[in-house]
Amino acid sequence: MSLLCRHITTPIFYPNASPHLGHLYSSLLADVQFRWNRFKGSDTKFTTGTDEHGLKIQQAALKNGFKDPLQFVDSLVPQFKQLDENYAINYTTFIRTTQQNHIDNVKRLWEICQEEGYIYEDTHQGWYSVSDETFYPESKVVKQDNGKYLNTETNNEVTFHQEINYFFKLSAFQEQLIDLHSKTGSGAWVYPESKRIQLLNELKTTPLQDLSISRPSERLSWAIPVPNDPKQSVYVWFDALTNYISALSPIDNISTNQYWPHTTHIIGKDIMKFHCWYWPSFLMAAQLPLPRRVVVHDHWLSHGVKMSKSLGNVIDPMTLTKKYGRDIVRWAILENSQVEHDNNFKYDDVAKCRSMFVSKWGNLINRCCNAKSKFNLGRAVTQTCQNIYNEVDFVQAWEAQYPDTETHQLESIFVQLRLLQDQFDMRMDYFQYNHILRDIWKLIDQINLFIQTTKPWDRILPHVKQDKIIFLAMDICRVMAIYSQPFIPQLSNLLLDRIDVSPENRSIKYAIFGSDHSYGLDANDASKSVPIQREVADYEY
Ligand SMILES: Nc1ncnc2c1ncn2[C@@H]1O[C@H](COP(=O)(O)OP(=O)(O)OP(=O)(O)O)[C@@H](O)[C@H]1O
Repeated sequence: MSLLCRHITTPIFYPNASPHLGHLYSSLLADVQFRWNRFKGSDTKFTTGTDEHGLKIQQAALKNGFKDPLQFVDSLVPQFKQLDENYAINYTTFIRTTQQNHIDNVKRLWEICQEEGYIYEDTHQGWYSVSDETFYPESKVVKQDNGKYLNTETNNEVTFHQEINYFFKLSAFQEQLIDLHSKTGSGAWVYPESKRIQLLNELKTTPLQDLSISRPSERLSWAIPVPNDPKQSVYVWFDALTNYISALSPIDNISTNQYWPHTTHIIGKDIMKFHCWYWPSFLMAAQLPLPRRVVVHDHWLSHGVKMSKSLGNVIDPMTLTKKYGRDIVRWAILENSQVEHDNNFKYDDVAKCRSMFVSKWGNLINRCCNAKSKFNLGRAVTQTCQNIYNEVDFVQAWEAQYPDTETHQLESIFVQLRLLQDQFDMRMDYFQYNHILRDIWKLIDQINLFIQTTKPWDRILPHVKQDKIIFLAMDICRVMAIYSQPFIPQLSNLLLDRIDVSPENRSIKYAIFGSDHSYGLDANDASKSVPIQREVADYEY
């Protein structure tokens, strides 16, 4: 059963340095999902933003010469917005955790959890990592030869701290979290399945500890003050996670918000426990409804290590788009990655992607719509569409007129098309974008092969047969370009412009073979621009 994603979110990013390929990846996964849902006609919102409080920001601001952390984040937030703009990340809400409506929501969520009896004050001591902004148990700490202590999971330095904190009774939610993560199939709360099992197994074997959710304000000044206790500041995750609600509504109205129950959070695996244990527990404590699901993706690596701002081992997406063009990078990243595996970035993949668009797809259109050739698509369409309303009619007509010639090839093209169409929605729902993009290439390859075999340019062929071949090639291109819109919003439309498809006929109901009888009349116009060239053109970023 298909899930309807009505609210898609990315993590809110930490503006302590410029964004990199990893941030773009979360945003791209979300953007495609958002565009696809809108394309299907569902009323969908898409939230992204920046997580602007915390010790790391406070320290980075000082290091960069800013007395006021807000000025520091103000100077970095535009880079995140620029990245979104350059990659056509079409969010509907950009939330900053320094916004007043969000601050009000965090305080309100705190108050409700406190009223419900899930927040208490106690002494806290343990191994604290400034970089991860979290305490770790003794078992996850090792001493180095240089006398420093490191966390075994993140390799970040930890130091021993003792202080008064507010605690959240996370331990009270162990059973409810086990129930939540025991749901399988279309009701599963976490995707992919491997992550759900990992979270569930850990919950079944390790008792949850209560969670420290405040820090003394003298140490953490750049944060939201705890309601009625300004000596304490709200822990960054309690603050950050609440953004997902602030983007939609005040806390007190979220139970009746129509988007919230259909929210899909897209996150990297580094923040899985915060989203899959802490977040549902905060919401359950406040008796608020949960989002629909969390989709966890693995990491982009650099020489085997997670690409990260702190390490600086990053690929700069701004440089990539200048060199290859926005939509090519979007497609290449999504074709060459899988959410459930770590991914290695290769420049060659992007270069190859551009060259495939030029030589396979662009060239196919150019061959069929060349003004000098006899391949007059307009004629092909107008003549053949009179009696071709669907693929069955097309194949039957072909078999009747040209028995035993290329029928097998033709049938396998339609089998591939049907497979792609039948699986499209499910693959989208499960973020298997790479399968979709590879299936599109398979079809384009099959069409190119069909053209090579049938040689519609051969003068001895009857016009009607030539027209049918051209029509088939262009109609598959049309349908593929319509399906490609969520992935390559600009290039897909250039491809459709090239074959003269009316802007009104690019919706999902036209993603069917033979469904558009009106396009192509001007496709042979010599002045029409080539959809994609070897070098990046001016219209691209
Ligand atoms: N290497 C990566 N691969 C995939 N996604 C990433 C990667 N790095 C960051 N992200 C995305 O950004 C989120 C974390 O954002 P954050 O700003 O903390 O990035 P970071 O580079 O890891 O920063 P820092 O080094 O400061 O911890 C992840 O959950 C994920 O959505």
